[in-house]
Amino acid sequence: MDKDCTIYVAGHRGLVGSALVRRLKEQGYGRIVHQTSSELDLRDRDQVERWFSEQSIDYVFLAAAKVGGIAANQDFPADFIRDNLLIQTNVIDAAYRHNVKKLLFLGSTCIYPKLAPQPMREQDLLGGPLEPSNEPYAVAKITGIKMCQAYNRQYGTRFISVMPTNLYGPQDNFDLHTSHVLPALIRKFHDAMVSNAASVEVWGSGEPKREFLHSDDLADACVFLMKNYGGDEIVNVGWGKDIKISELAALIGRIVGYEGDIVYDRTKPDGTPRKLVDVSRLTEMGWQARITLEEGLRRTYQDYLKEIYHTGGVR
Ligand SMILES: NC(=O)C1=CN([C@@H]2O[C@H](COP(=O)(O)OP(=O)(O)OC[C@H]3O[C@@H](n4cnc5c(N)ncnc54)[C@H](OP(=O)(O)O)[C@@H]3O)[C@@H](O)[C@H]2O)C=CC1
Ligand SMILES: C[C@H]1O[C@H](OP(=O)(O)OP(=O)(O)OC[C@H]2O[C@@H](n3cnc4c(=O)[nH]c(N)nc43)[C@H](O)[C@@H]2O)[C@@H](O)[C@@H](O)C1=O
Repeated sequence: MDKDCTIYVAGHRGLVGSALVRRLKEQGYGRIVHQTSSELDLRDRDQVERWFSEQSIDYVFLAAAKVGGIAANQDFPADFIRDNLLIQTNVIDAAYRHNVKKLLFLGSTCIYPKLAPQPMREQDLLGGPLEPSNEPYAVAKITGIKMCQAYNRQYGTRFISVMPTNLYGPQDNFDLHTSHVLPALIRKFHDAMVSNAASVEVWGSGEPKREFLHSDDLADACVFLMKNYGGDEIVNVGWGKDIKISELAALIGRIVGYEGDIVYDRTKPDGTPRKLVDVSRLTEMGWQARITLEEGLRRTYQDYLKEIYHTGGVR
């Protein structure tokens, strides 16, 4: 990627998109273009067509999507499959028709079978039934992967697909109904600490395990892959270790300084029991994550505090 190339970061205000913009700027890329969803609704083919005709885009990071935690996926399954299919189809097709040099599609590790052997390897894709709580979202993501591969085969494009594990960092969604577990627990423990509450409620049994990667590490991996990888195979990105939700809750409680009890609401779903990814493909290419969970959590909690105290709220 030449320093004067035009890079479109779709979803630049989100967790991943904002980290990508930070990383690209740090590396000296000066022509980064983007639009908010109200300026450019990527579900609308005509708007997408107009945007690609007006810009001369060389590279696309496709980080715009309908994203949410376990409850949002269960409550809005139609929105998750429709919006993601529309966004990714419109952007991938426009990138082909407007001769984009390379596109990076962001998938997710929920594409792997619910009971895939751990750690999950790239070749486990389509090896068994999916986790029901996020199946519509996962099916949209699998379609995005297959679309990139089909365009590469038929049209000779260079569209690559990256599968990140559960992410966290600045600009995350802290809404208690729609967020993922890590930002939800930061907010719950912080609120409980401030209000002196006797306990914090954690959903499910606390037994499922998840792997967490800081968005700055993911952005670094995506820029690395955009520069160094042109293959058809999907690539996992993760930290390499997972922890139980109960351990995560205890760690966040300690970082926030909350000393009350943790109670488990077993009426809420656990979701998939475990989803650790095998990162050997990426490690063999020479990339490794750097931000430990404890350091990343401390940074994220500081960012959260700055956000609520200086701007009056978080999304
Ligand atoms: N968060 C996670 O744990 C994981 C995320 N991923 C993937 O990474 C990618 C980015 O996720 P993340 O950053 O967490 O998500 P966020 O929800 O933080 O950001 C998504 C972005 O997408 C944009 N967007 C949504 N709908 C539209 C639309 N109709 N038109 C234009 N833009 C739209 C939003 O723009 P605006 O702000 O302008 O409304 C928003 O900034 C997604 O593909 C997701 O599936 C993969 C694994 C884990
Ligand atoms: C990234 C990934 O994210 C989603 O899958 P998920 O990992 O199951 O989602 P999650 O982060 O919401 O939950 C992880 C675990 O944590 C438990 N949990 C406890 N307490 C809270 C809580 O307060 N909020 C939330 N959200 N979860 C909680 C929760 O019950 C579950 O056992 C999908 O969008 C999927 O499609 C996807 O790609």
